[in-house]
Amino acid sequence: MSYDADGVRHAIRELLVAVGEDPDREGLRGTPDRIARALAEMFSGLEDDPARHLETVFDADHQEMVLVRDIPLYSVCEHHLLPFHGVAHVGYIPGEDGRVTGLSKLARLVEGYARRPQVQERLTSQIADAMVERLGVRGVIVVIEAEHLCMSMRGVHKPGANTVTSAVRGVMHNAATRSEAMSLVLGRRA
Ligand SMILES: Nc1nc2c(ncn2[C@@H]2O[C@H](COP(=O)(O)OP(=O)(O)OP(=O)(O)O)[C@@H](O)[C@H]2O)c(=O)[nH]1
Ligand SMILES: [Zn+2]
Repeated sequence: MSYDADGVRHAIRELLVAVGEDPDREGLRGTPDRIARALAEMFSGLEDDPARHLETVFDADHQEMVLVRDIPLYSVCEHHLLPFHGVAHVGYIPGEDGRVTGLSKLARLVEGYARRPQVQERLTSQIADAMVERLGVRGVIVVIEAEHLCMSMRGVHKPGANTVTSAVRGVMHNAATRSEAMSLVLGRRA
């Protein structure tokens, strides 16, 4: 299925009516169109294969850890269509050929999977699986720390509650390797 901007505009207009608003009042007149444009961006990952970014590789002859931490993350929870936001940390041990990908590609990978209706657990695993399947890494750890607005501004009302998820693959299961990765992730808080 592809993105249907007309369908979104129509649905938002209906939504405004259904919540008791007047979609023709001045402040709301452009809202269906603005939301259609905003959602096209926020859900652009649905029509994308984010792992394609990992096709950019370099022969760095590096067989030890590469970790990018504090990648800013904005996604949308699929249960309430409210944002969750925080940071992602992606650390990996390259394959035996020593090839690495561009550092920005890790952030693009995170962003691509984040731009879909998501749950944090699936987002975390999709990033880790792409690193194994498309980059052929020997091991990877992905840690995401995020605040879900559905838990802050409504419902249970717990602003500041931080959800931490991790996905570990391959040699990153090794206790020493994983602890090196975690100390790099936590380093900034020391
Ligand atoms: N595991 C997981 N749960 C999530 C995520 N985002 C939102 N949720 C939860 O999805 C659940 C949906 O629960 P429901 O009982 O169906 O919905 P609800 O009545 O709106 O629940 P409350 O949020 O507790 O008011 C809530 O517990 C949310 O906190 C996520 O990324 N992962
Ligand atoms: Zn939610």
